[in-house]
Amino acid sequence: MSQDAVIGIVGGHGWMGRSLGIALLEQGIVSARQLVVSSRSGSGDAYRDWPDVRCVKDNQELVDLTDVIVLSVRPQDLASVNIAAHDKLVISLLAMASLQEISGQVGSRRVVRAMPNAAAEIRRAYFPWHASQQVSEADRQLVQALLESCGKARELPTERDLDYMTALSGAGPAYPALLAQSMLEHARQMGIADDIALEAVMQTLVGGSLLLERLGDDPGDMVERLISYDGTTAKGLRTMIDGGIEQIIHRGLAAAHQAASGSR
Ligand SMILES: NC(=O)C1=CN([C@@H]2O[C@H](COP(=O)(O)OP(=O)(O)OC[C@H]3O[C@@H](n4cnc5c(N)ncnc54)[C@H](O)[C@@H]3O)[C@@H](O)[C@H]2O)C=CC1
Ligand SMILES: O=C(O)[C@@H]1CCC=N1
Repeated sequence: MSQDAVIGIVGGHGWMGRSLGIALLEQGIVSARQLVVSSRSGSGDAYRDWPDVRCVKDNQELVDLTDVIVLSVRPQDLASVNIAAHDKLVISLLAMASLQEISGQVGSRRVVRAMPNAAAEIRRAYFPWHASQQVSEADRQLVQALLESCGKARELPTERDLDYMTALSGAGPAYPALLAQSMLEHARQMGIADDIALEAVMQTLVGGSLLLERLGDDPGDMVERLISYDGTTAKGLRTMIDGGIEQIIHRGLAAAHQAASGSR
């Protein structure tokens, strides 16, 4: 779907900002003339294939040139953004910063909080979002279309849900990365050559995830199916379960959730 709005991305050369900007361009959701990006750190070369993308250093200039402003700076840099958005639609990708804080910082009541994850870079993100009451139905359709460029987008009914998703899906790609790191370390300790260990771990985690997706609704089915052999997998899984892996995962998610929610 192409659309008419001019989109500005504050922090558009960073990881999430450029993932969104490039996804929008590659899918023709915006033309190069409809994209403005700002960065403190200069222009970089992320948009070299689209010379008509406008790169600015002044965030207020970006606001004045655009209809929709995406904030994609780190939370600790929010105060430095320093813009008056005059009730333009603002989409914040920031973890931890509430609708109220964003609204106060940018001078708009039309605010959406959206939570990408690292897989936005390959357009496989889960991208939930939640909007303030002042966001219209037309705005909501536009937000959904913009975020879908990076994967699966989903409107959530409450801000509380979005805080939770920050921990679950926002941080989520880090969890299989931790599992991969741990499996790799064990394989190396067992004397498997580095390149073969890496190949085995990658193929297994990616292949296993794709299978899980194919099998559908209940990951527990795959666990049960493999445990039912009562062989090597059952031995490994039971040892992990008895050792408290579920509690450890829940504690990690709870800690990330608490960090995402702040004092809310
Ligand atoms: N990286 C991730 O996996 C995820 C990140 N997020 C959120 O996305 C936001 C952006 O994260 P990343 O892209 O990973 O960070 P990043 O550090 O890669 O990008 C941030 C960019 O903002 C620029 N910037 C900082 N202050 C600025 C200012 N005042 N004006 C203009 N540009 C400014 C920086 O120069 C940098 O290019 C964060 O708030 C984070 O909480 C959310 C979910 C996942
Ligand atoms: O770690 C963070 O705070 C951000 C939000 C989720 C992923 N990155």
